[in-house]
Amino acid sequence: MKKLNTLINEHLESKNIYEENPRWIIRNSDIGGRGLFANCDIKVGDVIFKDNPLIIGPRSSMLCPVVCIICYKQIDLNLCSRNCGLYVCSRDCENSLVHQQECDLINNWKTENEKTCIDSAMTKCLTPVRSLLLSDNQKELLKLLISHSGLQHGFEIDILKNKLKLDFNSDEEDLMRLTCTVLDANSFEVTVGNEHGRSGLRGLYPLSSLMNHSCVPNTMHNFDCNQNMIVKATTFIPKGNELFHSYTRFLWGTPVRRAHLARTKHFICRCARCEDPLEYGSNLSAILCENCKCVILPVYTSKMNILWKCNECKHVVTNKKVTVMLRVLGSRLNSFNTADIDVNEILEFVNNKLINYLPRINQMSVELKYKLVWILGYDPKYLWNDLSTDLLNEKEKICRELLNLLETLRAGRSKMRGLLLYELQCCLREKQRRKSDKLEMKTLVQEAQEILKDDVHAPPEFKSCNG
Ligand SMILES: C[S@@+](CC[C@H](N)C(=O)[O-])C[C@H]1O[C@@H](n2cnc3c(N)ncnc32)[C@H](O)[C@@H]1O
Repeated sequence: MKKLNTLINEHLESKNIYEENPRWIIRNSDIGGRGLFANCDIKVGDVIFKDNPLIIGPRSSMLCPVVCIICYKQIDLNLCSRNCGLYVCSRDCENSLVHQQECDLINNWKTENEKTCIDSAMTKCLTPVRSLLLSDNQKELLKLLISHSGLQHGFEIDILKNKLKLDFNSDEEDLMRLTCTVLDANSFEVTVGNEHGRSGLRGLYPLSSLMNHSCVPNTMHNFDCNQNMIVKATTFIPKGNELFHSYTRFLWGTPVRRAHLARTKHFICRCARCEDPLEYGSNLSAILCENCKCVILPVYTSKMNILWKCNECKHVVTNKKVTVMLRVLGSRLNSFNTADIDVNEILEFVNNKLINYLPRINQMSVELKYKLVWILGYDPKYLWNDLSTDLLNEKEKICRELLNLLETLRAGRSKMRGLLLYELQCCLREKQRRKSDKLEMKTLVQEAQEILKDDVHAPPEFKSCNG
C-alpha cells in the first residue's frame, strides 16, 4: 500500500496535479481489495482529485473507427511513411517523439519476410504496446494495479503475434499481456475531440482506478483538454466514507448490470441497489406477468439465478424465458441504431409494443428515451427549428421523466442529470423562441397590413382588405 501511495504521488507530481493535502486516502475496502476513501468531509460538486493517464490510446474493438494515434482525429488519415502500420493525420503527428519511439519499436519487431504490417489492427492493438515505453517506476505502478486472468484478455497480443507476425521477446510479451489485463480491469472510456468529431479512447488513470464500483456511485468525472480526469462528488461524502464510481450504465436494470460486471470485471455486485429488487421503487428491471399483467420483480436465489414469480397469481416465468424475451426486445431496440432514424417508429415501439411485456417505465423504454433526447434537436432530420410542436413537447416530457427517474435512483448531482437539465432548458428556450416569434409576427403583420391594406400590390393575404 505504501509503495502504491508513493508511486501514485510521483505520477501526480510528474503531471503537475499533485496536491499537498489530498481529499482521498487509499485503504483496504470491505467490498474488494483496495479502495479510495474520503480524507475529509466532501461537499456535493467539490472536486475530489485530478488524475492523468499512465497509458492512453485507441480502443481495441474492431468496430471503433480508426484514429490518428497521436491527436486521435478521424480525418486526413494516412499510414505512417515508415511502414509501422499506424495511422497519422499530419507530418507533425508522424514526427512526434512519441510516435517515433513506437514506430522504431514496431519496425524492430518486423521479420525479414514481413516488412510491412498494413492493417488497421495495428492501431487497435497499440495501447498495450505503449506500456513498453513507460519508465521503470511507471511500469512498477502499472504492475501494482489489479488484473484478472481469463481467455478474453490479451487478444490484442495474439493479433500482433499471429496476424501481424511481429517478433517481440518474451519479456516484452509478458508486460504487454499483463497490460491488457490491467487495462481490462481498470481503464476508463475517454472521449476526445469536439462537435466536429469525437473519438473514444481507453485510458489507464492509476489513482481513479482504485475506486471500487457501486451502482449508485457518489462521484462523477469529466475530462479537460489535457486528458486530465476531474473527479467530483455527486452527493455529500462524509470523511471516512468510500468513494465509488460506476463501471456500468446507470440506467441498466440489475440483471443486466450484474451480468456485465461479472463478465467484464469478475465480481458480483452487492450494492444496496442490486440487493433491492424494486431498485428504490423504480421497478427498472421488472417484467409484466404473462397471466395477470401484474409487475414481477427479479428475486435472486443465488449469485446469478433469478426467480421471476408473480406475487398476485403465483405464476412463475423461467429465467430462460425472460432472457429470450429481453434478447428479442433488445435486438429490436438495437435495430434503431441505424443512420436513418424514424422517431415515430421508436415512440410506437415504446408506447405500444414494450408495454405488453414490461411496466411503463422499464430499462428498455428508458434507454430508448435517453437516445431520443440526443436525436430530437440534433439529428439532421429533427433539428430544433424543424421539430413539430408534438415532438418538442415529447422531448420535454422525456427529459422530465428521466430526471425524476434519476432522483428515484438517488443519482445525486450526476453528469446525466447535468446533461438532461441542459436539454430540458433547450426545450423551454425553443418553446419561448416560438412564442416570441409568434408575438413578433403578429405585430409585424399588423403594421404591414395597415400600410399596405389599400395597395393593389399588397400580398394576397391582405387582399380582402382592398376589396
Ligand atoms: C478498478 S479495480 C478497483 C480497485 C481494486 N479494488 C483494487 O484493489 O485495485 C476493479 C476491481 O475491483 C474489484 N471491485 C470493484 N468494485 C467492486 C464491488 N462493488 N464488489 C466487489 N469487487 C469490486 C473487482 O475485483 C474489480 O475487478
